[in-house]
Amino acid sequence: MPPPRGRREPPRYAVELPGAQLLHFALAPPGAAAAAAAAPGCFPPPPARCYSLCVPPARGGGVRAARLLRRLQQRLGEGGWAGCRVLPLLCYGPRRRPRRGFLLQDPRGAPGTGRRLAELLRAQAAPRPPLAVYEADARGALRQRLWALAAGGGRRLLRRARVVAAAAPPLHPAAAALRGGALPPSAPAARARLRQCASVIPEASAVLEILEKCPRHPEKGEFPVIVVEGLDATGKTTVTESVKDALNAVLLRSPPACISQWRTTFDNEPTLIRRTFYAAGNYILASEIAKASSQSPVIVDRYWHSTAAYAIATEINGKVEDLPPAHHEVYQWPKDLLKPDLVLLLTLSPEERIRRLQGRGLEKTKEEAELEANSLFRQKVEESYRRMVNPACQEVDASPSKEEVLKTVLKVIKKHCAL
Ligand SMILES: Nc1ncnc2c1ncn2[C@@H]1O[C@H](COP(=O)(O)OP(=O)(O)OP(=O)(O)O)[C@@H](O)[C@H]1O
Ligand SMILES: Nc1ccn([C@H]2C[C@H](O)[C@@H](COP(=O)(O)O)O2)c(=O)n1
Repeated sequence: MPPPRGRREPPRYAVELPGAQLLHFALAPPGAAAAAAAAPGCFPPPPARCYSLCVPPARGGGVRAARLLRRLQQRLGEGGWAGCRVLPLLCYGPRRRPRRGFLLQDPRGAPGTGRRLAELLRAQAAPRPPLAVYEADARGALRQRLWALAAGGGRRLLRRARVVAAAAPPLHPAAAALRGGALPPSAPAARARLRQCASVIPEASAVLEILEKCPRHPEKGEFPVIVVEGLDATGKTTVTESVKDALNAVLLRSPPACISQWRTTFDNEPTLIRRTFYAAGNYILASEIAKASSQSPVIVDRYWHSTAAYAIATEINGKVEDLPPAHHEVYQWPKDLLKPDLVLLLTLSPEERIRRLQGRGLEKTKEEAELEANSLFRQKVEESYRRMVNPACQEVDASPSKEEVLKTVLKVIKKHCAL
């Protein structure tokens, strides 16, 4: 039965354990049968103690929330929290926008841990997220107490509820918030978020200025536009440069050269802000594609499919099975972005990809390092690419020699595009 009008169902939570296993728990509604209470396995028994924090997106978007959460996580990673474990947490519910946060497990149940967490929170500018503290009662049932922390040192109890295990929802709870959240769906959304960032990241104003100068609805010229996608080191640079020579095409890259000097700045920001940069880059690139495709074929090294696939794989913690199902709206091309004629997806075995990465010996971005370390993440990126539609990716096996791969790529292009 849905909760009475005006009253929201108590929140649910998904905590990510090592090995990408998701554990769901919920707060029992007041008066619910005690038999339903069974704490999930992410709460070790006393003396261990757990705390959690979820950062609500403030009015006007998630820029502040994303930066606050990252600041807190950095402080927890700085040491001095001996033996404590921080696990990613998502708070969700049917009428709630998912909130990101973390669950902190203190195996020793040291009394100072909660105090230090509270101090850390009080040091943040208002509005501060409340702190949840988990404790077993005399009968062994687990309870959550939610505290609002005042800057001066006081605290106020907001809620006290029993913690019960919950079943996994049919769709990963973060999937609902991908559109309009981690995946800016449109140029107006990217512009709005860049505006929100401008006061804290001066480079956002510079990107916005360039984006504002681009035509709102750039149209493709008569020549074909071919995009090459794939994980890093699958051969996109090699293929796009050879195709450029073979077809006398213009080669463009995403993010485009006019904003790439600010890439490192945005790569060091929380994912929500980083994705805004790449999304804005795609819209800027679209106007370059429009212009170039009126003169000659255009070959593009990464475009929207990259932004979407990496964002989906980052936001959906868990395994490949936790990705939104095929045909979900997150795999659809944005309505307001210039569409290419053909998208090729270069694929390689993980072993050969690592060999090529090592052979190249370049400095890795954080995400590339994660790709290498985290095969689950790589699988989620590649599977997201495969689920993209309208246009879908045409997969090309990139394991043969450079010459063979180029031959195959040119064959696919000739089959799909009028040259
Ligand atoms: N078919 C191939 N056989 C063997 N080596 C290859 C082949 N294609 C590319 N390489 C080599 O693999 C490495 C990675 O290729 P490349 O730089 O083209 O990949 P990329 O997809 O553009 O990577 P990134 O996305 O990280 O820029 C390079 O050293 C390149 O010379
Ligand atoms: N259109 C784009 C282009 C790139 N990205 C992101 C995805 C990865 O984090 C990284 C890979 O780029 P590369 O190292 O191959 O230049 O950049 C994106 O999200 N959207």
